[in-house]
Amino acid sequence: MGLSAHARRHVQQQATKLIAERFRDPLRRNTLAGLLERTAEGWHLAVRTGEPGTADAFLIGRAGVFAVVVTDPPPDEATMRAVARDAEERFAGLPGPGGQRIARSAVTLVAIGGAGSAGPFWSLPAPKLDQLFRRDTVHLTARQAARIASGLAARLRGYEWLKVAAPEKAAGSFELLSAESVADDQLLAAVERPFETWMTFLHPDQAALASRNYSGPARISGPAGTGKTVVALHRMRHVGRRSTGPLLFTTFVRTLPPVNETTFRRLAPELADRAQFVSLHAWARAFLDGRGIQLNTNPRLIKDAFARAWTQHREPLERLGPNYDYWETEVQRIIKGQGIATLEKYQSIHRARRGLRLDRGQRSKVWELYETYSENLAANGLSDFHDLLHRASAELERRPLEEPYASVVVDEAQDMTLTGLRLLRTIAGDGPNQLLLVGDGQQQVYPGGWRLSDAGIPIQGRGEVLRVNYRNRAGILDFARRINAVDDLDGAAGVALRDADSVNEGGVVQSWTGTQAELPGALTAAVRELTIPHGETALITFSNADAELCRRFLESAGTPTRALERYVGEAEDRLHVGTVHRAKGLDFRAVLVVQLPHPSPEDPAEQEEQRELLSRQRLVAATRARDFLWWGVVPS
Ligand SMILES: Nc1ncnc2c1ncn2[C@@H]1O[C@H](COP(=O)(O)OP(=O)(O)OP(=O)(O)O)[C@@H](O)[C@H]1O
Repeated sequence: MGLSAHARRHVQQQATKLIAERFRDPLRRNTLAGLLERTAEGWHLAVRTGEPGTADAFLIGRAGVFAVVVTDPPPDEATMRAVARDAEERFAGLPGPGGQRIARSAVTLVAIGGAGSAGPFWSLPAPKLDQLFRRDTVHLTARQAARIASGLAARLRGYEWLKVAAPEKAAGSFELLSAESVADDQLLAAVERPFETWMTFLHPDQAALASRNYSGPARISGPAGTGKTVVALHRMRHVGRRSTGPLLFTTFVRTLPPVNETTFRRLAPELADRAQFVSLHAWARAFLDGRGIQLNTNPRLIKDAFARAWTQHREPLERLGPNYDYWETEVQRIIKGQGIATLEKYQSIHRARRGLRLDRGQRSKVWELYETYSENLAANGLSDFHDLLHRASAELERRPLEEPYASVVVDEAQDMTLTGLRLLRTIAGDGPNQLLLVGDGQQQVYPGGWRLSDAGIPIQGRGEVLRVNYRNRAGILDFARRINAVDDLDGAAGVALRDADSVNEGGVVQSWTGTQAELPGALTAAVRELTIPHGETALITFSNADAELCRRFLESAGTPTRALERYVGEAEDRLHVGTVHRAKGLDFRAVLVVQLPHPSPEDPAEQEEQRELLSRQRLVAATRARDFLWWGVVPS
């Protein structure tokens, strides 16, 4: 810490004296004095001097708002729930920046004293008090913290605001969280951006969804950057506080859950141990393992099983126009992804987002391909990813979870398959607040669409829409709005990105067009001119091969890179590179998008489908950028 030894002693003495005049119990004396010392660094502290029954203290600073109970042994859950209710009411609606309000779930509940309690609150042994002041959770400005404190003061009876100060001379030497020096700190400068305030403040629409009571499965949709994930995390904290079971946050992609886990640990340290962040496939595999069921899902062997089926059935299908990839997608995303078990069913479905119309005879040919593929899998003891999810559903129906989840959140639900959604419904059940689907049809980055209603999840009357974009500065949002991507997650036009409201001004977009030979030079120049740190920058492409190519360009020009797959949301110093599939759900201050030419299919229907898919992928790529977007295209 930045206080000189002399200043620290001075502050400690004052704090000890002020507390000793008011409290007798040694634990309370030590703990409250420890908190009081921090007021010399810009924190605000109110200690309870009146009737018991609520928090012993409220602590407010740049790392957030805390309701503190000091006791050994730790309090029981009922006591902390009462403290939570009281704190939520006291803070409710205090104003924040840009018409936002304090979220009910923003207050962190902390019990300080005895160790080892597992409840819906953070239990800290007294010697670990310092953890409250972690620098990675700083997200408010000193002024915002002061405004919250004064708003609370007007509502607080039976509490006394205490403050100590460092001796005059040392005042300029504070570093970490002192209001004066924080702006100079390189690392903390990043949090001066408006983006992180969501940990405390939410837009009223967001706040309402974070704490609304739903009698069954619910859904939050809305265009990119409107805070759907933020709301889902607040909601998880809200529900977690009012329940005891485990919490599950899952997505279709493997790379997103670890990033959200990092965020949630910062938002809700008290629930970190109860919350599981994992892709649905990893969940299913672990679940089946736990039941003693091991499936062979070797991707290479599965590819091979399909390739062999293809050689048998390719002729009639190739005559229809599209190539191998198209038919593999048809079998994987349409037949298996939607869990279609019979030819009759396949004959009758609407193949959303598949360009080529197929008549009954043609569908029979596809079905033959699917059947041979299934036989090849069975003959080799293989299960593909859809089989894995299907098997997990069957096993769950046979014997439900011993400890059901209190809440299951599905982020980026638009990319889940129907088989996946059905499994999620079986995991979560239809009970109140148990299943939340979060998604945006415009951002579907995998081919082969479906509608939410096809999953049979009853969300009638519990579908919510967010429309204020908090991520992209206006210039970037304007650029992204011009990308024409279709949304039919619900078969109806939802709120598209072009209708989203923007709140962050500024933003720079640079477009570049050139030949493939010119790309390395243009790209490295763009990186050289970046004013945003590389660790907060991502380069996004539309295929793995393109990502690898760009990564090599950057590395050979001396720019260290890291694969987006390995990003977990922590600060880094390398530029992240990966495909749009790995970038979805994330954001970076600067984004470079590189679009390279790819052979276009000859079949017009397939061409149209690919064009639509690329539009959605371009929209996802552009909306990952907060402040700066470089958009490089090598035309075909
Ligand atoms: N109330 C808020 N105040 C400040 N920043 C916010 C707020 N809500 C969201 N943000 C910021 O906006 C960005 C987008 O939030 P989030 O990722 O939750 O949006 P999303 O709707 O899930 O986006 P996408 O669909 O593109 O993945 C994040 O950087 C987040 O920090």
